[in-house]
Amino acid sequence: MAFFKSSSSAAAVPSSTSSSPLYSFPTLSIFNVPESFTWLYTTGAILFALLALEQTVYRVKKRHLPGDKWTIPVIGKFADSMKPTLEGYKKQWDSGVLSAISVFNIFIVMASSNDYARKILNSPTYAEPCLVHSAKQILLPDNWVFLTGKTHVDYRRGLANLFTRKAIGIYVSIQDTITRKHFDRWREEFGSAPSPIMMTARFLNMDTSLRVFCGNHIPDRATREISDKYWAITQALELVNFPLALPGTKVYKAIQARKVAMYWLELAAHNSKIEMANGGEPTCMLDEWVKVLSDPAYKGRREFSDHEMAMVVFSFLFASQDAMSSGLIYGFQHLVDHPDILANVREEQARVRKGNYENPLTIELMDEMPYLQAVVKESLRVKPPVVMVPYKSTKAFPISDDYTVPAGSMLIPSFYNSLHDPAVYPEPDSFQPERWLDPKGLAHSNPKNYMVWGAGPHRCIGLEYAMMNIGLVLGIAAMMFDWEHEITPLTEKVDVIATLFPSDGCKMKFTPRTQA
Ligand code: HEM
Repeated sequence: MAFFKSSSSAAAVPSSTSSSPLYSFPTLSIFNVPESFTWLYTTGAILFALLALEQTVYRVKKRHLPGDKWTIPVIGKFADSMKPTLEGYKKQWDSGVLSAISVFNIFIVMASSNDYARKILNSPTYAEPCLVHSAKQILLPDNWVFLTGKTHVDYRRGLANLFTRKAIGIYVSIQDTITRKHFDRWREEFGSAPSPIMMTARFLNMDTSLRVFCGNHIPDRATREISDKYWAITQALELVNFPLALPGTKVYKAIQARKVAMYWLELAAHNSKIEMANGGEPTCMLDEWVKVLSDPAYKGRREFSDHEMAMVVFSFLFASQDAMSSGLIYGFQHLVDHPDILANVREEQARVRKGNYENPLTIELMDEMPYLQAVVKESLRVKPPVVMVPYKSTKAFPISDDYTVPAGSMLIPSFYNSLHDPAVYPEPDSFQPERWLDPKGLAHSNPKNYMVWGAGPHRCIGLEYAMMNIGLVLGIAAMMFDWEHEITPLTEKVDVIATLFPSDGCKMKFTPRTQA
């Protein structure tokens, strides 16, 4: 606008100067206009040059990859990244095994095939996780999840002690107690008419996770407070956020929520250390960790401040809360929409639990439920909670014979196409737990396709715990309630809120079962 105004002013230059033939060139006439107009011309010219440079850089980086020929100035595909849809992502993934976009001048390469996704995850010398753009602000930059190379491997080895079979055995009994406590409430909440289970299931997950991680080292009001505030963190998990965490922005609200969570988690670490020092038996993950650190046979680092322990626990919450909630909600939805499969689950529960449905589930009982395990595995395949993980290239990455990802790009391996490959999972969109029951079947013969947990050095550390928890909740609910699902026009539509959720929140009714 200002540029055009300046041009018309240039036409009104004094006659004494406009008579010179030189000044008939509009580009030179700017030297005759007042200083403020000169400034406008110069600014306009610089802006124009920057915008042209932006487009050139994008085109040079993108080369022949599928993707828009031009990027929207400055913001790129920011609007799309704020309201992502599964259809939108599928379109992008199907546009090519590698494809390009740009958001806020961050050049992004999407990889949709199994080979390329695995190559990125398994090339730590070229690419490392960068999580979503806001992750460092939310998790704190010195969180262990940002470590790379050997430092990451060593740190992670220490944390593996928290997911041994013995430790998971302790967690199962906590999961069982918390799940039943919540289901007593569900009787009232979901007893009369179907209502969305989404937020209630999220709270169940949060309560379970916090009790597994922190036991009774935090009060009940802490789990409620963290759970309420945590939604702000979920909402800030866009691929690329508004760059500044100004008050009112999603990232700002997420940072405030993290502060609340960290306060309670540090308190839990502190209390756990005191209890273990007084000879207490481990009843949660933090206790287990403190106990491992004090074991004379333990070889790793022993000193962890309350703050560092809290950051680790917070990283587990961050990695699990949305994914577990998504996995659980789709577990309910898949089962309730397939009554024959739900009947098979009940038959297995009846056989293994021998009518003792009030007795707590144990890891040994869970081992005897291959059908339930197949249900969980298949549900996570059909609707993978995590459809992609953002990485960044640390140097120029020759990913294929004819394309090198420029250094500093965001690289996003997607798991959806691997998990929906019809050559490995015939009728890939249909929910068929049976495909996991044949050890020689296609699904088992192609483990590389099952990318629900990622792959390589950053593969999910909590996967056994997660599988166990989803199975346990579904198994208990199957015997405790009759389930009904109100199908709505949005039931099959998928919202991408960090992970996948049914757009109607999955409206269900749970009626206590009179007979198993
Ligand atoms: C259904 C539930 C879950 C799903 C679908 C899931 C999926 C994933 C995926 C895809 C990754 C990235 C892997 C990669 O970059 O290759 C990941 C990483 C991770 N997950 Fe999970 N996860 C789940 C639950 C959990 C739970 C319950 C915990 C902890 C208790 C957890 C802790 C982590 C951590 C700490 C990482 C980062 C590991 C590292 O960088 O070394 N996750 N998860």
